[in-house]
Parts: sequence; structure tokens; C-alpha cells
Amino acid sequence: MADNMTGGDRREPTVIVDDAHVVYRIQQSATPGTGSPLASFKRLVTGTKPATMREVHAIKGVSFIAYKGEAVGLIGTNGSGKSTLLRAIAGLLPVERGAIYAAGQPSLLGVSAALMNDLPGERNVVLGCLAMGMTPAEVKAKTKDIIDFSGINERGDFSSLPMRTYSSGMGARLRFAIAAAKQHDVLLIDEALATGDAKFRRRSEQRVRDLRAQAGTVFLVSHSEQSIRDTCERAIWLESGLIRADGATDDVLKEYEAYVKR
Ligand SMILES: Nc1ncnc2c1ncn2[C@@H]1O[C@H](COP(=O)(O)OP(=O)(O)OP(=O)(O)O)[C@@H](O)[C@H]1O
Repeated sequence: MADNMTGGDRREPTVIVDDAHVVYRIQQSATPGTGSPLASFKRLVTGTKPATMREVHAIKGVSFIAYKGEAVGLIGTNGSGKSTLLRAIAGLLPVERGAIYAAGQPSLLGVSAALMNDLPGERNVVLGCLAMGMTPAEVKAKTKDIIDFSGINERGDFSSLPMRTYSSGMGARLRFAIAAAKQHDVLLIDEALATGDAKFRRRSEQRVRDLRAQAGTVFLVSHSEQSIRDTCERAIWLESGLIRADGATDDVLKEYEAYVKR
């Protein structure tokens, strides 16, 4: 890693992942029925042996540096650790070993905007924007644009209806529209571009390009090679929690394609 930090590299690092390990721990009951909340409570009261703990070592020593203005695509087969890595960069999962440093507060699209199902979309836009730190005046100025961008009103006035009446694609689009309304130091997008129709996908890809142009760093997890190709000039290929390749998108995708075709 030191090589990237020296040698006259004047790019500004926004995310430094240094030998990061992430481990999930799942409590597993040894015998049926012992995993219930009541059984756990009984164990707590009586001090009996806890259920067996299973560990999933999802990220196994990952290191890279991402820079201002970069869009980095994360690719890899199912369960390779892409979402886990994003959640760790967002600070939502602790690292077991190693460290992750990030400029500002990285925002994981869809999580940063914790939307409420019983409130109308337009109310959620206001709450989501305030939660991201916008002023009430900024929120007022941006609300219409956000709703237009999301496209939720394309088939009627859905923005005044509770979000529970939305399809899952509509909800995802609104979340994307809210999160993308703000300039983020580090924006983490997990498959968001795959939701929505082709028209929305084009709009959101353009927005990712705009966010990049405004000098943030974007991470995109997607199974769509086209999305990665269109949006990111750099790709990191994860497999079983390890980096298999990191470099120019075309080169990494070529290696990845050869691997999945095997
Ligand atoms: N909450 C969890 N508890 C326990 N194990 C988990 C949890 N979430 C993910 N895992 C495990 O961690 C590993 C990495 O999962 P992750 O979701 O990060 O992969 P991914 O590359 O994003 O997969 P996909 O392409 O299918 O979305 C997998 O083995 C998965 O089973």
C-alpha cells in the first residue's frame, strides 16, 4: 500500500482499506428448540452453556485505496463478499482485523435513507434529505427534482400516497433519488442501478457520472457487467472474500468472464 501513497501520486485518497477482515457470527442451537428467544433467556438466567457459535469469514484481508473522482465497480460471484465490503466501508459492520479509513461519512445508498412505509413518498423525501444534513431551504428547493428523478409519479400522483403502496422498484428508485440528491464524499451503491426500468437505469447512471464529476468517490456493486462498464473505469473483483483482480474495468471484467465461463 505504501507504494500508492508515495512516488509523487497526487491523487487524494478517499477510502483506504488496509488488510480488512470481516467475520459474521451466527448463533446456532445444538439441538432443535434451543435457539428460541425463550431458550436464550433461560440460558441467561440459569447460566448454562450458550448455543454453538458459527463464524463466516466473509472478508479475508482486503487492501486497496480509492481516490477522489473514481468510480469503482465491485464484481464477483454470489457470496463473494461485495455487499459485506460495502457495509464495512459504510461503517455498518466492524472489521475484525485491519482497518478501513474513509473521508467524511460514506453513504450506503438505501440505508442512509431509512424510509417509513406509512408516510407518503414526498414526506420521506423531506425526512431523508434532512437526515442527510440538508437545510430545510435546500430540501424545499430539491423535493420536486427528487420526485421527478425517481419517476414515481409517472403513473399518477404516487408521491402523496404511503410508500407501502409502492412496488419494490418504486421504493428503490425513490431511495436512490434521495441519496443521489446530495453530493457525497463517498457514495456506495449496492445493485441500485439494477432496479427500475431501462429509462431509470440510464438516468441513474448519468447521476453517478455527475456525482463523480463533482469529485466524490462512487462504489458500485452490480451483477450487470454493462452497468459496471458504463459507470466505472476501475473494477475490483472479489472472490471468497479476497481480491482476485484490481485494475482497469475492461481488463478485470475479461479475467472475471474467463473465470465464470470455466
Ligand atoms: N448477515 C449475515 N450473517 C451471516 N453471514 C452472512 C451475512 N451476510 C452475508 N453473509 C455471508 O457472507 C458471505 C459474503 O456475503 P455477501 O452478501 O457480502 O456477498 P455478495 O458478494 O454481496 O453476494 P451476492 O452477489 O449474492 O449479493 C457469504 O458467505 C454470506 O453467506
